[in-house]
Amino acid sequence: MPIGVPIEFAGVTKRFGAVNAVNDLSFTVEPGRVTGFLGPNGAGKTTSLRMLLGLVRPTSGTATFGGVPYRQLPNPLTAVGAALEAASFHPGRTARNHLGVYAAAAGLDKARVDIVLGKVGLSEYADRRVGGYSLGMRQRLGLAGTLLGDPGVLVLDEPINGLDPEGIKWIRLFLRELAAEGRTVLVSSHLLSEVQQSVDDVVIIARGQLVHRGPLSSLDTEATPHVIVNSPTPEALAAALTAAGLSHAPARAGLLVAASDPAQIGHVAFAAGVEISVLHRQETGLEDSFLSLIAGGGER
Ligand SMILES: Nc1ncnc2c1ncn2[C@@H]1O[C@H](COP(=O)(O)OP(=O)(O)OP(=O)(O)O)[C@@H](O)[C@H]1O
Repeated sequence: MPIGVPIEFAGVTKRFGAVNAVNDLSFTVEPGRVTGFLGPNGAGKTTSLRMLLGLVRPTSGTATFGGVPYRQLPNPLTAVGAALEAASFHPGRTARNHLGVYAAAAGLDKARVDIVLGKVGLSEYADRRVGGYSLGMRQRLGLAGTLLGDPGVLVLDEPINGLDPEGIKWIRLFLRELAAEGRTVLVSSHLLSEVQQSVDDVVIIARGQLVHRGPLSSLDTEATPHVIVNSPTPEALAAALTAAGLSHAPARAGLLVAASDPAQIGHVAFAAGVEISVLHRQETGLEDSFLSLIAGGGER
């Protein structure tokens, strides 16, 4: 059984001319867990993963696997499985053929081909030409390729992008399984909702900088609480809130007030003689926290 090692980013910075693509990024990705590497398009995820895999040289800092840079791993294919962009396959080759070529080139046991095809659920299509595969089947084949060397670490860039609901369900379970086997699994995405059901931890970057890291549940405490309040006389309510120094904005169900305690808003309305028709705390979800985190963040 492969044992995962931690992935460590330590003060990693990458500048492309005047563009600070990644800025002093430090975090650790633990084995046995699925970690979502999240951020909006252009946040610096791909550049970070490319540095991790030795494809781009950092301006400063180090990104390592158990303390060893990718290029110094004695046997990289059996240590790290990586899929950086939608893999392109020769349409005339079968899946078995395709993986067989890779296995031979990497000096891996040919028996691994059937094992990984089975793991990704492609056994019965192994001898079909890849040209006839759906996008979901191609994604599975790409994953099969990353597993050929039975690596303890998996680095996958946007593996869920473009999958249909069935494919999404499958890959979520699959990622969980890989982590349960003790592997380190790092998965990038620009959508929290896409990976929310399969990740244990999140690392969130925006504008090249780390804005949050921790267990998925830690995002809950990041949410800014709000209260929704409404009145048959909304102008009077708005005036009372303003007079009490509470900022507010129009929302679908009334006014959205930046406050955590509905009782405080009820008191302000009561003291001003304003009748209220709606008063409740607005539950903020993980997605709200994620969006507010990536909307803030530092300058490049
Ligand atoms: N080779 C390069 N030369 C110049 N600028 C680059 C280069 N590669 C990336 N950048 C810039 O670095 C920033 C981060 O890009 P990167 O592709 O890493 O973001 P990302 O989070 O992966 O986004 P996406 O999900 O859209 O790929 C962007 O501003 C991008 O334009």
